[in-house]
Amino acid sequence: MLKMEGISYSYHKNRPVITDLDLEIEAGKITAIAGPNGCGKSTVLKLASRLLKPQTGEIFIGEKNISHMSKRAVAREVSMLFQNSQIPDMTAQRVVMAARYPYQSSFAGYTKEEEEMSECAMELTGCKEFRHKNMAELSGGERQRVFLSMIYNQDTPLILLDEPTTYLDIHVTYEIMELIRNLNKNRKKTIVMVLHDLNLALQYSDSLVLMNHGSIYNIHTPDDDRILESIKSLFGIEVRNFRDNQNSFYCFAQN
Ligand SMILES: Nc1ncnc2c1ncn2[C@@H]1O[C@H](COP(=O)(O)OP(=O)(O)OP(=O)(O)O)[C@@H](O)[C@H]1O
Repeated sequence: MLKMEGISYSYHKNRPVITDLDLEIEAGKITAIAGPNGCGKSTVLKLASRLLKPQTGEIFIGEKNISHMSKRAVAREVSMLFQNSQIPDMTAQRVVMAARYPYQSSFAGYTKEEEEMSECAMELTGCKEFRHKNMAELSGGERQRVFLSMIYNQDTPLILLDEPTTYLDIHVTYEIMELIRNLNKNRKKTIVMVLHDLNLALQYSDSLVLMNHGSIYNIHTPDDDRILESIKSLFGIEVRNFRDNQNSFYCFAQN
């Protein structure tokens, strides 16, 4: 689905942030990316959404090389939820509707079908009750629902999420993670999400990509016991694991 080949990127000359990175994301799966602060996770997502252009290497979504596609065409293939998104000065409903822009011709308004899609996106993500509120008036959790509603409405096969649960309480965190799972299971979306919470990553992903210093450090399936060794060597902390009745894998830091 997403293939990144030989990618290098520097924000400043001679200070590479991503170096010769190869990454292949399987269609229909949820992939979590984790790694130390500053190792380049957000940069990888920005490159995959073509917000940034790599200095070397190629990026493909399906068979299409994104450097040969228009911005609108890319926005029909990939949507992204940013870390610390700016708060737009508009109502929640207008934010959700704006997600249809890649499909619109310049002067046409929204079609009946698009209005219905937006309604459905707001219904599914529980945004309807505050749809007429300005984004600045919403809580962090409500705002994140609106951004997810936007993602539902953009309706792209590939979805990139940069720390979708930061600043959210544990209840809202799990609600948001269930919405993400719903996008994958019921709408067949391919999802790549950056998560610092390794337990959430293990619970909700099919594959865990660990990054370090702008490269891939290791890739594990969530049931792989070798995750402990990778985490220990990558983050420099002792961890132990635990499996519950469903055989889900959790890691705990040890003092
Ligand atoms: N706009 C920018 N201009 C210059 N340097 C940047 C910019 N954005 C990121 N960087 C630098 O690039 C490196 C990688 O940043 P990035 O945000 O991709 O890391 P990250 O792994 O997502 O970090 P975190 O876990 O802290 O969110 C860091 O050293 C950061 O300071």
